[in-house]
Amino acid sequence: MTTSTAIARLNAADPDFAHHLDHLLSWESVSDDSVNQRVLDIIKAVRERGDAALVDFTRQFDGLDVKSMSDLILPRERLELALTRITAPQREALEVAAARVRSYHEKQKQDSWSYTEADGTVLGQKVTPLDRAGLYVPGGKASYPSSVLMNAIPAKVAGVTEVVMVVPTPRGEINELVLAAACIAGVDRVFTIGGAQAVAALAYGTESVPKVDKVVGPGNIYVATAKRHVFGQVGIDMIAGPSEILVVCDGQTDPDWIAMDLFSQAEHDEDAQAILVSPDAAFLDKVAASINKLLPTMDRAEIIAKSINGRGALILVRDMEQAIEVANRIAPEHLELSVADPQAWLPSIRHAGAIFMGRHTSEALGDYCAGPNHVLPTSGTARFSSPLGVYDFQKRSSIIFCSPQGASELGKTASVLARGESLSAHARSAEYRIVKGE
Ligand SMILES: NC(=O)c1ccc[n+]([C@@H]2O[C@H](COP(=O)([O-])OP(=O)(O)OC[C@H]3O[C@@H](n4cnc5c(N)ncnc54)[C@H](O)[C@@H]3O)[C@@H](O)[C@H]2O)c1
Ligand SMILES: N[C@H](CO)Cc1c[nH]c[nH+]1
Ligand SMILES: [Zn+2]
Repeated sequence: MTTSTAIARLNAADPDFAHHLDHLLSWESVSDDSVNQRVLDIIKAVRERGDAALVDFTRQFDGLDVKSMSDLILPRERLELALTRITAPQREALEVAAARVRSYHEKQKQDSWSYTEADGTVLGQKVTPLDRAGLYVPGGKASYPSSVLMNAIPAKVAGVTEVVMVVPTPRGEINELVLAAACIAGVDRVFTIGGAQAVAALAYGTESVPKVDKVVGPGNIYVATAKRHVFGQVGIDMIAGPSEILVVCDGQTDPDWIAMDLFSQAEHDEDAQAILVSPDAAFLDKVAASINKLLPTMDRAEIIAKSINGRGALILVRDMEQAIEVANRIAPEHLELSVADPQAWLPSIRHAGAIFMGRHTSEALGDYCAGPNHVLPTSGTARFSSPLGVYDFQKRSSIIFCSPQGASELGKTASVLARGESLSAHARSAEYRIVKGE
């Protein structure tokens, strides 16, 4: 068992720094060709063999002795039973978290809108919830009741008609908190399947699993790779793969706090990434010492050690300006600004899934109950993706309702442009509506 650390040390003044940083961040080191090929094979099998493939993969990857698909379906009554099996403090914590997540997400709901032009033409946008959403809740190395809330509550706030959840139950171990969270969040159907096979089932449908319109939620490298491959067949929210944390610290926070913040994401997965950037070399040494002191006390020391040794780093920068440059280059899932005046640096941050401001705001609070979503873009995709939100479960249709006068006026412009494109059917269609003599 490896539980000692040899975390990489990088210096931004090193001429090869950019190269070293690229290597550290590279997704390829996590998602190699063999993962890709395995995921493609799994998707193909689920498309061809439906439920039978799901049963086989669940036996193979989750170590479950299942005979048929009916063993992998949980009725709503089972979710209600779970609510009675958890402790009162657990139920209260789930309800507090759910209420906070709901009130934050209610602010994100978009409504239809329109405006009327002088000639009576109405233009607008109709906002519609998805008919059916598929939520991936991870469950391989840990159970995530919090991810149930983070996935399902925005879907429900958006008004999605049917919310289908998939969650693996390795070795048949069902987590009552996960099911209780599904009950509280109003999930409609639950299948105990996971990995690439669950994503494929939601995307293509099987005899038992309904095909959904969009697959959302985080997962390991197999899940993230499968989501990339099914995009287009269904919508996806983003690539939310192995967890990441980037802490920018001015050197004045307790080094034990920072070490534990790094561990908090490293403990998710060997592939998770935890990085500290600071202009204070002595502080980096103190955090390295805290890492070595605290690691043996951790329940998940082995996973943390692999993550920290394989993908972690302590980065020395010239000053805080350079620290922020590095943060923008990394575009992390979670960015902790563990500094005296985080507000002063916020305007310079351009790319991060979520920004945790100040020494007291540990990332863990955002994972559970602050209110914002914890399903966030990873592996640099915060450059173009956003946190999971109500908007992921809503889509928009444009509305154009021309008055006769509006159609006549617009027809003239459309005719000129259509003829410029040599599309005469377009031109004549518009021209029919031009009022004669105008
Ligand atoms: N970005 C976010 O918002 C967020 C939130 C929570 C968790 N996470 C991340 O989600 C991930 C959860 O990973 P996990 O493994 O615990 O659960 P998971 O549910 O994502 O993956 C478990 C499944 O992976 C599949 N699998 C495992 N080994 C396989 C193999 N060798 N070949 C094919 N398939 C295989 C199995 O089907 C198994 O059911 C972690 O990386 C964690 O950091 C991210
Ligand atoms: N940090 C994860 C997102 O990367 C979310 C989570 C759930 N539970 C604990 N943490
Ligand atoms: Zn976490």
